[in-house]
Amino acid sequence: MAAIQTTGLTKRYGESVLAVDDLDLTVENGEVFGFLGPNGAGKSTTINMLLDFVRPTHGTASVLELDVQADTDEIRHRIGVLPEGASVYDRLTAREHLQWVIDTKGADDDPDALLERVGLAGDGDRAAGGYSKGMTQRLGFGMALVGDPDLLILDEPSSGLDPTGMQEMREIITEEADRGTSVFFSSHILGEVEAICDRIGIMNEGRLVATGTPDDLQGELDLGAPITLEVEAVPDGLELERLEGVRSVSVDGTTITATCADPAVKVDVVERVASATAVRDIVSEDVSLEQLFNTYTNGEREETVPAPEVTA
Ligand SMILES: Nc1ncnc2c1ncn2[C@@H]1O[C@H](COP(=O)(O)OP(=O)(O)OP(=O)(O)O)[C@@H](O)[C@H]1O
Repeated sequence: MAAIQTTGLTKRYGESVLAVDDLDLTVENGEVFGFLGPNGAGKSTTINMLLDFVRPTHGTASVLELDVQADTDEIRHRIGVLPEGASVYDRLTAREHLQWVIDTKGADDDPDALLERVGLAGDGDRAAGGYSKGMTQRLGFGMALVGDPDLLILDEPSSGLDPTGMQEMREIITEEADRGTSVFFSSHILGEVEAICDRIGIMNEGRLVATGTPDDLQGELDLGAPITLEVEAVPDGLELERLEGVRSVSVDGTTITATCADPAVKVDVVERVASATAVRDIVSEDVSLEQLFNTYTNGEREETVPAPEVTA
């Protein structure tokens, strides 16, 4: 069963803005799916169409196998939503906000437990109008968790949170996923997506340019595995590029960097260098998601590698 499915989903604003362009996306039940993209990529517009806040120009969408336009009430009852820039009623306390959602959903959550969970235990009886941005975001997140939803849709959930708040939010998302909740969240924070998502989708200029696990996407791009060695002195005749699987080598002072076709080749590089000189330091990195993201969203992809199959 799909938690979210869109077919040809398209939103135009006037003649000139194509905010979402022919989006075919499937988020499977139980998945944590990160929806990545730079500003203006179309992430919020997609979420707003899933929630029926915005009507598509073309295409269809379902949430929990229900039609987003015909079955809005049932969908809202079964999902938890943190909208972009969640707003609060200034005069109501966090507890009153939570109680309101609990009553509306006919749920039986304990407001104190929710306040504790989102880190607002000491502030639950203060009027929300005096909350900081991060506290407001925590409250919005707590409201999304009411009623043990089948699906969480979170638009930039870490917006306004400090590093501790982001970490706590990630832990809660993981706990929810472990209980079987599907999670769909947008972000432009790559580390966040890499840390907790089963799959990611990258949006750029309204189009879904790639989907897959972070590992899949890295494999598809085949950007190579870099290794950097800091040595005593660069020996003559090293000829690292002659090692099988070494794609390129650069030397800067006493720093040697080799890009390998495969991480296993790094060992050969280290052995060859260590047999010729003293190695002081080794830095071995995987291709970061950031590099991946830039490759997909800067248009380099078309020039360097074939387009990966969009699996959604
Ligand atoms: N109500 C609207 N009227 C006109 N254009 C809009 C409207 N809402 C969004 N857009 C345009 O649609 C495009 C996609 O915007 P959207 O907010 O969906 O992007 P986003 O990926 O969520 O960006 P961000 O990360 O900045 O929130 C942008 O060009 C934006 O200016």
